[in-house]
Amino acid sequence: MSTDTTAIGNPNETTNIRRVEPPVNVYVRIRPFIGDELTRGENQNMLCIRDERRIAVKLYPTATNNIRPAQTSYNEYEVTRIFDHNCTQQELFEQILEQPTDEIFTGSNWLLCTLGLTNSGKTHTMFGTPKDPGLIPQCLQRIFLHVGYNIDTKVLYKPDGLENLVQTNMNNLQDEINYRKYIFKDDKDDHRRNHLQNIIQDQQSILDDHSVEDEHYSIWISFFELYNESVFDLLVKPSAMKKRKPLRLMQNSESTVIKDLVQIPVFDLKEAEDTIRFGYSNRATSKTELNEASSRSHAVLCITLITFDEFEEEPTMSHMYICDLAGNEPSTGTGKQLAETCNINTSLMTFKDCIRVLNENQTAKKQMLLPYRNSVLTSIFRPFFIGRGRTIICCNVNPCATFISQTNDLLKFSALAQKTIIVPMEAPQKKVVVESKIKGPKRLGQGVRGIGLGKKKHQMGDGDEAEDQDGIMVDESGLPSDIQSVHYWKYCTKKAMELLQKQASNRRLYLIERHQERTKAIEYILHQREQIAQLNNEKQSFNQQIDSLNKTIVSEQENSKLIQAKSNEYEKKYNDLYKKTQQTNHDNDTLRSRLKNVQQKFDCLSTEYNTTIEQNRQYEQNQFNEKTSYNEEIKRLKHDYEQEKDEKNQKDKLIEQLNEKIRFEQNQNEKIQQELIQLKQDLKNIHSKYDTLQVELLQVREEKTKEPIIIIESSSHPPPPPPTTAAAAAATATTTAAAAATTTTRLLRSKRSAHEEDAQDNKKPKHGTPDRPAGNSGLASKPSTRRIPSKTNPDDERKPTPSTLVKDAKTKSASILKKRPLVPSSSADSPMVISKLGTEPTTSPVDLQPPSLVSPAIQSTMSPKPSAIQRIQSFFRHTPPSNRIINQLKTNSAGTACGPSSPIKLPNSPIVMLQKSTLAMRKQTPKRRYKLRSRVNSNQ
Ligand SMILES: Nc1ncnc2c1ncn2[C@@H]1O[C@H](COP(=O)(O)OP(=O)(O)OP(=O)(O)O)[C@@H](O)[C@H]1O
Repeated sequence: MSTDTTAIGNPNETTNIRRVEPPVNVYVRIRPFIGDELTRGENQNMLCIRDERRIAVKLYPTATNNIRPAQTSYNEYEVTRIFDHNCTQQELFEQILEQPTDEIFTGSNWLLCTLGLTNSGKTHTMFGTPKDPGLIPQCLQRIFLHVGYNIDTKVLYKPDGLENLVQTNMNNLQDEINYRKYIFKDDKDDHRRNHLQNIIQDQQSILDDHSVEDEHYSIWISFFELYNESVFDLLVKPSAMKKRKPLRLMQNSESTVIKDLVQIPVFDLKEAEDTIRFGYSNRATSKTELNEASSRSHAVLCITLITFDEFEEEPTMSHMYICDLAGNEPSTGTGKQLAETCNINTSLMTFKDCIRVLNENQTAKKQMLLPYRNSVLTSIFRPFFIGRGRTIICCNVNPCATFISQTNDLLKFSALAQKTIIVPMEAPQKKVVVESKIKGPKRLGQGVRGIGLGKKKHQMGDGDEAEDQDGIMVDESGLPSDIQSVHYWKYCTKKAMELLQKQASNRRLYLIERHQERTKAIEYILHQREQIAQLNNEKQSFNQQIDSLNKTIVSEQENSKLIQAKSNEYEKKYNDLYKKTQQTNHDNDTLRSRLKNVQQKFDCLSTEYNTTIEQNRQYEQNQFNEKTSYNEEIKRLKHDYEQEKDEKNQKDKLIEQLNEKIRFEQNQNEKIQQELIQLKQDLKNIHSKYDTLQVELLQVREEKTKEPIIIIESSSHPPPPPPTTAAAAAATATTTAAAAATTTTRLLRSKRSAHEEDAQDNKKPKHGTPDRPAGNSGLASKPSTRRIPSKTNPDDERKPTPSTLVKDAKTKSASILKKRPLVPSSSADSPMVISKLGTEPTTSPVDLQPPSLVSPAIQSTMSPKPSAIQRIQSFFRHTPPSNRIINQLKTNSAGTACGPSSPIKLPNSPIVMLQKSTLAMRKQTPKRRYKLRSRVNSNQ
């Protein structure tokens, strides 16, 4: 750094020379969230690390604080270095304490203290855990690393306060021997407990032979706490802890001495750690709201390093104060805890005030006195405030949002302290107090041993003081002229001393350089040691690997033999397989040729398949076209169907109309029927008249011809054919008499022919007989075998029978009906055949005049209603002889056959289609005729 200087006030209380020196080192360490802090929502990102030197604190507006802006703001602070929650203890030591630890070997004093709220990690930072040691263990480790084997095993000096050293002897080390006994009482082999004692005993035997050839170090540890503004030693006996008394502070102008503070020498790291552990167990801690083991005191560890070597006229002494301050906390407790809290806060506030005053003295050029007397803590630290040592402040930060206000205050103080420069002061001359009057070892502190005059000078001094008092003769340069005089030699000695001091100063510089080189060498050696350790580890791992590889090789050799055996087997198998392969190759060739053929076939089939596919496609296309055409056809048919449906509906309507007309015609027919009934009545009258006339005619014949008349034979003759016309019917009626005249001759002929027919009938096969049931042979139903009387027997046409007579009468009535105009003349031109009563016109064809109201168009397409036609037809049907005639015949003449015995159909009964076979059944067989003749004769 620069060496510019400025004068400032009193050097005792304030720095009187302001140099541009490095300021106080202020570090900020943020601990991670622990416990249930995250679940409590304490992580609200209130702290923002800008870079490794700057940190910002987020501040929310509060109702009570009008100074703060209404919106969220950040307060930014700058410190020496910021460590976030990821920082390890090792990194922290390297950044904070490694260099100061090295510098105590050059005579520097250092103070490291932690500041922060309670539960912010101060104790953790200082002591750490066995697995993760804090700054104190690492610092000790570093010190003992430097010391190495150059530990002062003779314990020649012991510290007396911050500045003074005391030569050791058997008497003034007794306390330390006792301390070590109870501190290391757990040591099993008593080595530590008796170590210091043995050293002292050894010293007695080698006092005269002692010589110092190199640097030697002795390390002393003291550990005390400031509890309720009192200093308590932490290295006292546990039994004395309850009634321990506070230690007194003794101050002079340069330093503060704690009276009767226990200081024990330690010879290795283990002893140092055990000593600190012992003291830590005596520390006052208790459970608070915020910390399970909260420090209720400020714990101060003082590590004193005494260095001496053959060139040093006096041994040097340096200190490392490491202070774990109690946490700043709100004054919420009661009683003892409240008192503790108040004292803690007071001492911390005084500490901060001292820093502030220092800062203000620098910045505002004031000369305020430091308020270090306000607390014991600052009284002890006073040497560091006046530049007798360097100060490091480690601010531990609790990241919880709850304490953001206190954290902000702490960081504000940290930033202020970081700007404060404490100018180092020249260390005062160290005093080495020789307490022992007994013959002791040759001490470096007695100096000038190398010159060999010290003793002599000391011995001589006492006697020559008188001569100094007497006058001294000196020359112009001040050199005593009498070389034999004591003054001359004193003068020479003084000059030699000055010369030696200069040489010692140069030597010191040389030693500092050498020390630095040695430090580097030690680091190099440590590095080499690490590398050697690594190499050893690697070597061990390699050896293990070699062993495992050897085992592997052995096993591989065994495997190799097995593999060789298997190889032979495989070779045989290979040969077999080779043969099989040859065979397989041959088979493969065959298969290839087959495959080729198959491939060709496959190609053909593929071609066919493609052709088929194409045909299918065409077929599908045709199908599609046909389907389309069918659909069109269906559409067309549907259309036609609709049309026909319409036409049918129209026709249904026409049928309705025709039905209407038919009903009209039926009415007409009913009228005609009534007329017909009337006509029948007339016909009945005619019949009665006819019957009467016939009876009369028979009587007349009887009278005229005296020979008996065989009327029975007339029944054997079929009736004459029906007159086709009305005129013929009339002629038949009028010629009845003439026909009767010829009856006799016809009867004779008929009789003969009847005999002949009987003979023929007997000869004919049975199937030709109509009287026999059809079940004989089934041939009776054949029309060709039936005998039609009108054609087969011409005699029947000439001989009138009652049935023929009735037919004739019907014929007459039909002719009358025909003659009667039933309908208007306009409809007479369109005759219509309604039905036929047989397959042959000779039976009884009936022609019916069509209804007069039927239009020609309808007649051509439609047929009349069958029921109506049947009713009409029934009027013109063959009517069997009435019962009246038969009764008349029965009553009048016996054995007169009057017509067939077929069922009588009434006019209103349904039309019965008389078949030709029915007529044939009514034909008069010779037997029937014989029976009829017999009946007539019997009647007669
Ligand atoms: N860097 C860290 N990493 C992990 N845990 C930590 C760290 N710092 C602190 N802690 C934990 O936080 C808790 C409080 O730490 P510590 O007791 O050191 O706080 P303190 O500031 O010393 O409190 P007080 O002032 O009340 O003594 C301990 O449980 C400790 O293990």
